[in-house]
Amino acid sequence: MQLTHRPRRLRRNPSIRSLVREATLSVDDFIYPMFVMEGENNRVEIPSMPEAYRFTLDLLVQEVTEIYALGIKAIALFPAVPEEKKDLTGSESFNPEGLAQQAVRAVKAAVPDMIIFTDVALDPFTTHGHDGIIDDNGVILNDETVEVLVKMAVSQAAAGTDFVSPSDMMDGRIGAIRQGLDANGFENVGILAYSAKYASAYYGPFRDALGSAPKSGDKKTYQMDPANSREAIKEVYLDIAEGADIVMVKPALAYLDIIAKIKDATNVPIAAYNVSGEYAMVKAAAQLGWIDEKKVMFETLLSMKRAGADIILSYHAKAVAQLLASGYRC
Ligand SMILES: NCc1[nH]cc(CCC(=O)O)c1CC(=O)O
Ligand SMILES: [Mg+2]
Repeated sequence: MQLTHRPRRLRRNPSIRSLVREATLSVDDFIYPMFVMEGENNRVEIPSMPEAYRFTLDLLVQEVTEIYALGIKAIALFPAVPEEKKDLTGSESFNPEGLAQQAVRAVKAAVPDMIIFTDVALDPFTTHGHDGIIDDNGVILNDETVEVLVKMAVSQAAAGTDFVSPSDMMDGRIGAIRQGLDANGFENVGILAYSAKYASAYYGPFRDALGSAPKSGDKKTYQMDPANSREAIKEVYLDIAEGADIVMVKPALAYLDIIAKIKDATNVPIAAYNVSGEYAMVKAAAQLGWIDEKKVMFETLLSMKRAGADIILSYHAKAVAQLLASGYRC
C-alpha cells in the first residue's frame, strides 16, 4: 500500500510510545481519602472496600507516615462519628475537640508537610444522615445549613487544615466559607469545592464506611441530576466566582465528559473523585478473577487524567504509589 500516514510508526516500541504519550500518572496527582474513628490501636477494614480502613488516631498517624514515605503528599479526612454524638443540626461538626479536628492536629504534629483536605458537610454528624438541616416537611434548609458549614470550616482551619472541602452542595456556601475563613485570619486556607457533585449510587460503600446513609429520602434536592452537564458548568462558574481554589467533579468514571467540559471552560485546577463504588467494582471483579486489577486500576485512573483532571482523589492511591515505587510501568 502507498500510505502517507502510518500511525503505527509511533507505537513501534515502548520508547517511542513514551515519547508521544499524552497523559501520565504519577504519585503527585493523588489525594488519598482516609477514614478516622474513635478509639485506640485499631483499624477496621470496610467490608465493601477491601484494603481501605477506618483508623483510630494513633494508627492513622502511622499510616500517614507510611504513605508520605511512598510519596503521597495529600490526604482527605473523613470522620466516622458515633451515633450518640449526632443530632438534628450536626453540631458536633464544629466541636474544636471533634474527631476531624483532632485528626488534623495529630497528622500535622507527626507529618507537618502532609497537605490535609477536610470534608465540610453535615451528613456524618446528623441523625437523619442528610448533608443539611432538615425542616418538619423534610426540606433541606440551604441558608441555615450554610451557617453551620462556615463554623465547621473555621474550626477545621483553626485545627490546622490546609484546604476545606465542602461536599454538601448547598448554594452559596463557597462564598460564605471564604468570608468566614478570611474574617478569622485564615486567608491562606484554601477551598476545594465539590462543585459538580451528582446524586449518585456510586457512594454506597462510603456511606457504609461512615454509617452516613440518609435514613429517609435521597439527596436529589441538593446533589445534581446525573442527566445534566451544562448545569455542571454553571455550578463550577458560581463556585469559582465565590472563591473556590480547586473545583471537583464527583463521581469520576461515569462523568469523564463533565471533567473534559469543565477543563475547556475554566482555568482552575480540576479534581476528580474516583469514588467508593468505582473502587469497589474494581476490587470485586478482581477478587472474582474476572479482571486484571492492576491494569484496570491504572487504565481507569489514566482515563481521568486524559479527560482533564489535574488531581485524583482515589482509594487506590496507596497501591499506585507502592507499584510506581517498585518500578511498575503503567
Ligand atoms: N458529603 C458526603 C460525602 N463526601 C464524600 C462522599 C462520597 C465519597 C465516596 O463515595 O467515595 C459523600 C457521600 C454522599 O454525598 O452521600
Ligand atoms: Mg453549587
